[in-house]
Amino acid sequence: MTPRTDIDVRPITEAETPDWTRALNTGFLRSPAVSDREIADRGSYLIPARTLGAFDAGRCVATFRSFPQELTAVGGTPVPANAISNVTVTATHRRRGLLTRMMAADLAAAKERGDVVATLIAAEYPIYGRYGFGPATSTAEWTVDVARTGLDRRWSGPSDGGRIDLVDGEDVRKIGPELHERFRLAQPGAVGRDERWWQVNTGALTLDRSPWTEPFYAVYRSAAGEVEGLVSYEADDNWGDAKQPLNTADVNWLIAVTPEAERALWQYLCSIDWITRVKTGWRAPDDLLPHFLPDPRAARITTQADWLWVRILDVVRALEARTYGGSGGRLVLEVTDRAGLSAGRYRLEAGPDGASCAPTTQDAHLTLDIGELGALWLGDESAVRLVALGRVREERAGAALVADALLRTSRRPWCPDIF
Ligand SMILES: CC(=O)SCCNC(=O)CCNC(=O)[C@H](O)C(C)(C)COP(=O)(O)OP(=O)(O)OC[C@H]1O[C@@H](n2cnc3c(N)ncnc32)[C@H](O)[C@@H]1OP(=O)(O)O
Repeated sequence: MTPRTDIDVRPITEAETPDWTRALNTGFLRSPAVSDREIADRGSYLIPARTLGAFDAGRCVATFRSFPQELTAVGGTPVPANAISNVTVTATHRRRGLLTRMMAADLAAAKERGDVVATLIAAEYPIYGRYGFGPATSTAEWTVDVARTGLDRRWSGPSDGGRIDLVDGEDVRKIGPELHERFRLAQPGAVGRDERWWQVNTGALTLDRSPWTEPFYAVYRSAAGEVEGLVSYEADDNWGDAKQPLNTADVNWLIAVTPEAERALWQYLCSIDWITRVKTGWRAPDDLLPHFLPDPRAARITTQADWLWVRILDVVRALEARTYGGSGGRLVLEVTDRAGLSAGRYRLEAGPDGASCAPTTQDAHLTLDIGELGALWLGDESAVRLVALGRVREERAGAALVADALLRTSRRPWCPDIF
């Protein structure tokens, strides 16, 4: 269909927040009803200049917003990211280029501002590749059959001198942010959590659109008294015909900065009387959990999917921000980018003491699109695989193997958050 040029795409005004929110709810197939409380809440965090709407005869028919974020690169350096969320086009106006117009405006502004990457969690796989995004992390959810784990059901606490205590939401707001800062700076692919995240996820701020039920929180402290892990979980109320408890513990989130804390928290969840199943929530695809269990097959993957998508806006800074494998090496990349934001030929020199990257006229070793570079950047994808798929071209024999030795990581990147 021909793009409609009479539809205005622009940042919204404060007065347009209710109309924009109705369009957002409609696009996500939620009831369009908008309360005054919801408007007040949105007003507290929307950034007007980065909240876009499309208006047809004064009515909002598409929504899009971005906000500042930090994304941890391989090696632990956080880079400034343009996080994109709340993307909708009303069904009556789809496939006329409205998303394309909003995306173009937002990415140009992010590039201008100096953001290194743009990030998002894609509702559907086919939407964002065309804009230069690549799937950079993935996620898995396990369901653990507690009876089959082989864990000792008599277990009642860590044997390493650490301890587990139940805490409340107020405690979590005190200890959570610092623990999470330690966690996310050691976890490539993780993003920052702001104060609002902790308020919404501990019930200090409740939202009309997602009813709040207070969960359980358990904290792991090491023998030295250090907070090293935290979990939020809920339990259902399910009894079998023979009057046996068949309850499921549903993990909202679990973060840990040591494997000991991680092990102890999973074992705690599998040791709670009445709990016969533990649903892990969205974990890293190479999570340690199954192997904490004497029988790892007791943990069955029930969801597996791409998660964080990355769009590189500044190739030089993105490649210089991360560390590389082995003793380093050299790679010349010919990067295509149909939006014209990051195209060029770049020479990467990576060594144990850091990396440098600059435009070059030297012969390219690999030719790839900016989306493929986004998929490779956090170390999860393989250049050899992308060559096999015809999505990366080797200009020099063996270059994909060199790229994998440099770019791939021993642990996989992970973004535990949705935004
Ligand atoms: C980060 C987030 O917020 S994820 C949430 C994304 N939102 C949703 O999934 C809500 C429901 N869907 C929608 O609101 C809309 O369909 C959107 C936002 C996904 C797409 O908006 P549109 O204005 O229709 O996209 P637009 O017309 O700019 O499409 C550009 C191209 O992408 C393609 N495209 C867009 N959406 C999809 C899709 N869901 N699946 C496959 N292709 C798609 C179009 O066919 C078009 O291709 P073409 O240029 O070859 O013709």
